[in-house]
Amino acid sequence: MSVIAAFYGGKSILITGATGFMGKVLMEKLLRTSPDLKVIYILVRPKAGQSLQQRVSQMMNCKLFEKAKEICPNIFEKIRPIYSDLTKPDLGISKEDLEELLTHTNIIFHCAATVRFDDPLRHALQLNVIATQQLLFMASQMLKLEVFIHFSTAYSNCNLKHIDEVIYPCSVEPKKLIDSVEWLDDSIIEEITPKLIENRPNTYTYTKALGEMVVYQERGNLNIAIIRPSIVGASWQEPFPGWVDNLNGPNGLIIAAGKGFLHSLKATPKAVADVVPVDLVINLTLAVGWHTAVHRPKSILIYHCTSGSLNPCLWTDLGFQVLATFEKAPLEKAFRRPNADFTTNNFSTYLWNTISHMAPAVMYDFYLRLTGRKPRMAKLMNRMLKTISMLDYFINRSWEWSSRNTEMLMSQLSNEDQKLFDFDVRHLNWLEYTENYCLGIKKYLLKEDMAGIPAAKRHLRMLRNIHYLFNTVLFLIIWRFFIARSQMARNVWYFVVSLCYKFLSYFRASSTFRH
Ligand SMILES: CCCCCCCCCCCCCCCCCCCCCC(=O)SCCNC(=O)CCNC(=O)[C@H](O)C(C)(C)COP(=O)(O)OP(=O)(O)OC[C@H]1O[C@@H](n2cnc3c(N)ncnc32)[C@H](O)[C@@H]1OP(=O)(O)O
Ligand SMILES: NC(=O)C1=CN([C@@H]2O[C@H](COP(=O)(O)OP(=O)(O)OC[C@H]3O[C@@H](n4cnc5c(N)ncnc54)[C@H](OP(=O)(O)O)[C@@H]3O)[C@@H](O)[C@H]2O)C=CC1
Repeated sequence: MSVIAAFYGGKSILITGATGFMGKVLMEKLLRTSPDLKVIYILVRPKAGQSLQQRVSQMMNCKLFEKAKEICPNIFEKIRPIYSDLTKPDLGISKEDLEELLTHTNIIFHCAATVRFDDPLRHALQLNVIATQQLLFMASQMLKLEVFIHFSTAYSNCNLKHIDEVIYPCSVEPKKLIDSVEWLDDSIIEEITPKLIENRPNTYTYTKALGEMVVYQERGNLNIAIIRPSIVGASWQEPFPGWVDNLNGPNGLIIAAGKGFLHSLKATPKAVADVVPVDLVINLTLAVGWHTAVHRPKSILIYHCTSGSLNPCLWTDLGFQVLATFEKAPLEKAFRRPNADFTTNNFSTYLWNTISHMAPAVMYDFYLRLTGRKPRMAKLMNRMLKTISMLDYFINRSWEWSSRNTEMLMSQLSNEDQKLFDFDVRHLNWLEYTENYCLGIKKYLLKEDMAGIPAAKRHLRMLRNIHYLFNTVLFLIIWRFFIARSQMARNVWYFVVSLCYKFLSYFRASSTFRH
């Protein structure tokens, strides 16, 4: 029997951010490995016109929960949605719901956050710092709370090259910043943001660092641990390979590559693509929850969940495996054949962005206008280039993260738990994982049927022929232009034509001779 799975049996668990990518996988793993848990409280907000119940039932009916429903038939009874909005006082939770949470909650997993890179500081502070503060205050009043697990990111201190499993203080006290932001207007906040974030690329990583400081400062007697995953990708093994449900991290660019939008990407080819599968992160998380509750370490332990030091995969390897997979299993309705390469300097990046991204988009939009359709390609390309500019910081750098605590924890697991809650990234086969990642994006994110692969391949062959035809016509037009204007070009042209003629006549003569 798994010690970790048994630990979660009978427990009342609160998950914030349960409707998110990682929150869903956490919920699924808990329901599948500890079906005898008492209840999972999930904080949910109405979104896109859907009520709480509609969102939860839509979420529970997605493919991710199929296995869990087989093991835990009364799965819906185990889930207790609670209305919440992290931007509201007391997280928007009603008094009755709050009373229930304060009375029963044993374990908190705090996943909720804004993960956008371009959020204004005020909004990112609200979600990643103030909401965390409020949850900590709530936790301090809980009668049966055993452990509080906080999700940060391995990039919270990305302004450092080597990052230890410790909390690094930020230059500004979170409380002072929160008070100031209350009365500063948006334009001033926007102006001071670059100075505040201390060489970090965005407000996301900065507010995650501030969130860690708040967790430390307001820990009180709480039993807390912090998880710092790097770039969380599709599932590796559980509940099945390749599950992913958002455009964050590499996902958007992998789609852009598969659809033929992305033809060049500035990257440090030997830079490490520090991706970790979502199920591996969740296995670590559940192991940390168990270990922290049972062993109650004297101080807050930080657990890095990264791959670069133990089983590195380079951006070039990842990129070319992505292309190889889409060669075998192409995405449907591709704009061009997937074909991309890395650039390593700003000039070639600018050149290739112009030649292979913007120029084809402008020409295609021109064709759309000619055929009476609304142009959209240039807009899509600009959005992709904006996303790339946001991710550029992470693709062109490498970091070293220590993993002492994570390795210590691994040694504390029984053999059975090391299998059931495997977070040893050394077991990961990158080629197989990347292939499943791309197939997962095709099946679960883009909802494309694998039966459509032959048609998608035919579409790519058609695109290839159009590409060859276009290049031939372009060459002839340019060549014709030169021949009309240059004696040298004419001489070369006549020489080539006469050479071809001689070759053909010799070829015809030799074939006649043979007869
Ligand atoms: C050479 C070979 C190459 C071959 C193949 C190469 C493949 C391999 C290479 C891979 C290298 C990658 C490196 C990863 C590094 C990640 C570092 C993570 C750091 C740590 C991770 C964390 O600790 S935490 C997760 C990180 N946090 C995000 O990763 C959110 C980012 N993101 C945003 O911060 C906002 O997205 C941002 C961008 C502002 C736009 O913001 P924006 O306002 O312009 O756009 P919106 O987001 O509003 O989206 C408006 C519409 O664009 C659609 N869309 C949104 N994102 C899209 C996207 N990426 N690709 C396409 N489409 C996207 C969306 O579906 C909407 O579509 P619609 O309008 O129809 O609804
Ligand atoms: N994905 C990654 O690569 C990494 C993620 N992390 C961390 O892991 C955690 C989860 O990330 P991930 O699952 O990818 O993020 P998602 O964006 O997928 O999920 C974010 C969650 O937070 C909730 N949320 C956001 N804003 C609000 C709000 N105003 N009120 C209520 N709920 C809100 C979302 O709810 P809703 O569905 O209603 O929007 C969603 O459930 C985050 O703390 C992130 O920093 C760390 C490292 C890497």
